[in-house]
This record gives sequence, C-alpha cells and structure tokens, in this order.
Amino acid sequence: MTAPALPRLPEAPAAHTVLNLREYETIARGLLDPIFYDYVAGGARDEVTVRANEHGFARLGLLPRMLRGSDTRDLGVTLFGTPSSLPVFLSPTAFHRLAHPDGELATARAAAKAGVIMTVGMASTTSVADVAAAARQAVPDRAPALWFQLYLQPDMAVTRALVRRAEAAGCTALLVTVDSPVLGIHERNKRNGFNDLPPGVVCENLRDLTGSEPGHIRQIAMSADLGWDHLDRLREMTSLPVVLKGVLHPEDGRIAVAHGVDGLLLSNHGGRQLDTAPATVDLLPDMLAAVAGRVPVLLDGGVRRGTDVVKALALGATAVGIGRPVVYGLAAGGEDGVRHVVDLLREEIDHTLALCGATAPRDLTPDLVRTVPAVPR
Ligand SMILES: Cc1cc2nc3c(=O)[nH]c(=O)nc-3n(C[C@H](O)[C@H](O)[C@H](O)COP(=O)(O)O)c2cc1C
Ligand SMILES: CC(C)CC(=O)C(=O)O
Repeated sequence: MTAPALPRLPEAPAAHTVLNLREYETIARGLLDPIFYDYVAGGARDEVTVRANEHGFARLGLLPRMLRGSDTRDLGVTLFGTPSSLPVFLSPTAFHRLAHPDGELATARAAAKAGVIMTVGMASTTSVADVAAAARQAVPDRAPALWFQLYLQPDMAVTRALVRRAEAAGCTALLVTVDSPVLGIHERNKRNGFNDLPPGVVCENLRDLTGSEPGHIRQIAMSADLGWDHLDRLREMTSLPVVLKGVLHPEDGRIAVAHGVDGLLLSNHGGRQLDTAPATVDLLPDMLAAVAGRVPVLLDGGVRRGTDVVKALALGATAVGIGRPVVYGLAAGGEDGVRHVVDLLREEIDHTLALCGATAPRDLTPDLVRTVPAVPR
C-alpha cells in the first residue's frame, strides 16, 4: 500500500508575491508530496477533459460595453437561500489534511471570513460538525455558509445518517454527486501506487455510521445500481435544497427538474470521471435551454480567472465553483492561502465587471460572450 506523506507546515509565500490562481498551482506543486500533487492535478485516463475545461474558457472572448455610467459594483448573490459575497463557491474536494495539517478547518475559516460558501466533501478528513464549528468560530456573528456533498449510498439508512449529520452541522444545501457510478481511473494514481491514506487521516464523516463497531470508518460505496428512485427517496428524507452535481446531458437536466431538484451543478468532476466528457462551459447553453429557468444552474471545471467567472455568468450560470485552486491555496498557505485564492478571484471579477460596463452579475448577458480562436498561452 502506498500513501502520500503528510504535509509539512508550508513556508507561506507572501500574499503579494502570488498574483493569480495558476501561480498557486506552481507553489503547491513544489510543496506537496508528488503522489498527492498528482492526485489533485490529475484526472481520468488521458486527461482530455481536464484540459478541455480550461480550454473551453480560452475559446470564449468577452465583448465589453462602454459608457454605462455607474461606478459601484455589487458581487454578492444568494444561492438556495444562502448569501455569498461572490458568485463563486468552493466545490467539494476530498482529503484536505493531505494538503495542509489544518485541513478542512483552515478552508472553512478562510471561506467564512471571505463570505463564500464552502462545500464540505463526504470524503472530508475533518467531520462536518468540526468544520461547521471552525466556520462559526471564525465569524461568530454569521451562520456558517456550508453545503454538504453527498454520494448517495445504496444503503439508504447510511445516506440518511449522513444527511442528518449535515443537517445537524447547519449545512444549508446538499450537493448530490451523481457522476460516479464507478470511480474514474486516474493513471497517475496507478503509476504512483496511491491507494491509501497516511495513518491517522480518515474520512471522518464516515466514522461510526449506522450499526458499525465504535471507531469503524465505512468505505464510500460507488454504485451503478443507483437510479432516480434513490433521488426521490433522498428528497423525501430532507427539506434541505438538493442540488445535483455532475449531470451533463440536457435530457438528464430535464429529468432532474421533474424529480424536484432545487438546482443543478453542471460539472464533469474536473475531468476526473468520464474522460472526453465535454468542457462544462461548452455544455452550459444546452443545459440552460433544457431547464428553461426552472432552477438555477451552477457550473464548475477549469475556472481560474475572474474572466472565466464572468463568461459563465454571462452565458447564464448563477454561480461557479472552484476545486483544485482551493487545494493549491491550502497547500501553499493554509487558511491565508485559501483566503488569498478567493480574494484574487474577487478582485479579478470586480475588475472584469468594471471593464465590461457591468455593476453586478445580473447585468451580464450572453451577447457579451463570443466564440474566438483560442490564443496559445
Ligand atoms: C482533489 C480533488 C478531489 C475531489 N473530490 C471530490 C469529491 O469528493 N466529491 C465530488 O463530488 N467532487 C470532487 N471533486 C470534483 C470537484 O468538486 C469539482 O467538480 C472540480 O474540481 C472542478 O474542477 P476544477 O478543479 O478545475 O475547479 C474533486 C476534485 C479534486 C481536484
Ligand atoms: C472519490 C472521492 C473520495 C474523491 C473524488 O471524488 C475525487 O478525487 O475526484
């Protein structure tokens, strides 16, 4: 069995020396155990979809409007009843304690102080209750803005127990990941023999679930047997908003709406499940047409710049998620690193809105986005 080494406390780079999200990847790469770096950066098979996500944004240009006569901007949005200072949320990513000793606690503090929503992964290496406590402590005068990511478990009693934990911790929505009937194959992980977590690091949300021995950690079950009926049963067991993560086909978007989901997160899991799935931003117009405004559509995958966020919003997404950049910020600087990643995006979004003649996400319209030949980086 091979497990990556536990992270050392990083020498945090001075925030002003890091200028953008991509630079955080370079710094994190230098700090992380290469086995864990490969796990984070990599994706399924040939990693076509990993590259496609960023390339999708590169093939879109922004066509700005001029002389709009307003000097104030408001980047805030409310997502399923939860306010966010930005139209950006933290997508769920597993195993934060492999990026930094403070793990998800650092991520939660950063998100709370930045006023953005963190999605706590079912595969979090800190329990959702402890993550919520950290968020509450960081900003005592505000309810923690946390969502919980759930893999539906074929044993619905286990699913119910997880949902109750998320509810008890104060999570305000469930992101239900449906793109993993089986786990994606990451050849980097195979080459590195990454098949275990280091001693002392476990998926804490899976500890002491229903009917197990004290201290037992359940394995996450990926099941190709799951169907829409399981989603219906989840719908019946909670009043939390349910957002489906990983639906890509417009017809599935329509079916999801018919089954009463509150929103969709258009996501190909950052290219980590089905390789050659198209870039999410390329799929956005068809998904929006399919759901026809009945529920909000969020998107993640390849968002690295404020201009990417603005393109997705202009096309009609309600908000976008970031995955890898959060892990890189965490690896580089713990809480400060994650905070800086969010603040860099904030500054870039604000600046892009100003240059586009927009004052708020609601001003952004599809005519601001044009397909262009991708310019090589
Ligand atoms: C290291 C890592 C772990 C992830 N873990 C999960 C997970 O446990 N559950 C899930 O639904 N998605 C998971 N994702 C996918 C992210 O939620 C998100 O869809 C993806 O990272 C977005 O693409 P980006 O990394 O290009 O921003 C993970 C992604 C990464 C990079
Ligand atoms: C399977 C999970 C534990 C993590 C995941 O979804 C991922 O690494 O993409």
